[in-house]
Amino acid sequence: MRPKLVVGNWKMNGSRANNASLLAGIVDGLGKGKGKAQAAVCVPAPYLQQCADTLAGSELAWGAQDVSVHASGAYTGEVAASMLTDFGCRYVIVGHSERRAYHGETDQQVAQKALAALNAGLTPIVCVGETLDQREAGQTNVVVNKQLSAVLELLDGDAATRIVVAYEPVWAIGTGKTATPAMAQEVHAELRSQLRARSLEAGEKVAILYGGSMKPDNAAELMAQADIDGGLIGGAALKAADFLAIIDAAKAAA
Ligand SMILES: O=C(CO)COP(=O)(O)O
Repeated sequence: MRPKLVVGNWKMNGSRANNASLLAGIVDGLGKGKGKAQAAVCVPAPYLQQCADTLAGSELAWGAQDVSVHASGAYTGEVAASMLTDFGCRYVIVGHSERRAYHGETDQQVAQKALAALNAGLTPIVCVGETLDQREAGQTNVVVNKQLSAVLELLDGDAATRIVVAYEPVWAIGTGKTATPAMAQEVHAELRSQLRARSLEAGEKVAILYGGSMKPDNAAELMAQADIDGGLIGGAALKAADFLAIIDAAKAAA
């Protein structure tokens, strides 16, 4: 059985003062309640130092929301994977649909980012997902398979076993529309079989998270699905009580 993982994607939200109480609230609640689940927050880069200062030694891991494909050099505004490691990050989100849509990131760039992250010892959380038009055209599996295969093609050996995949249907992000558990499970199973085709170990080990309007009231039924190993949470990760309730649902489903 894969351990459940719940990751908060803060997106471009936060302030030092708000983060302090949010992080303290999450850490405080994590120790309570029964069961086990892994939890992390992916914060805007300027707040990584605050995470390193306040979360070191706690059960809450932290990470970033993007990474450069380059190792270092004249790339103004970019952040290298080694810099994220320097700040104690365990995770980095790559290929979030907001970056694909607003920054024109291609499948190939996303794959290079995943590789850069792995080379620095980080776990990339590779986001895939279809738009509403693509779903209505019956293209969901084709789209997510293409997005994931670009990453798998670039990774050698057992590197594919060290990624996390997040299925985030674009039409469900920030809209309050969630994929039904059955709809999500169908795509997760498809992604799982793609990973298994790469290697049995990748199929077995890689966590596939669901993201898109996951909330305390729908988390349990989503995470009860065989191939849903946790969540990538946007809006509900900004309130300690909601985030903790989702982590509790993960613990119960573990
Ligand atoms: O994009 C998401 C997480 O990466 C999901 O965001 P919401 O949970 O706000 O829909």
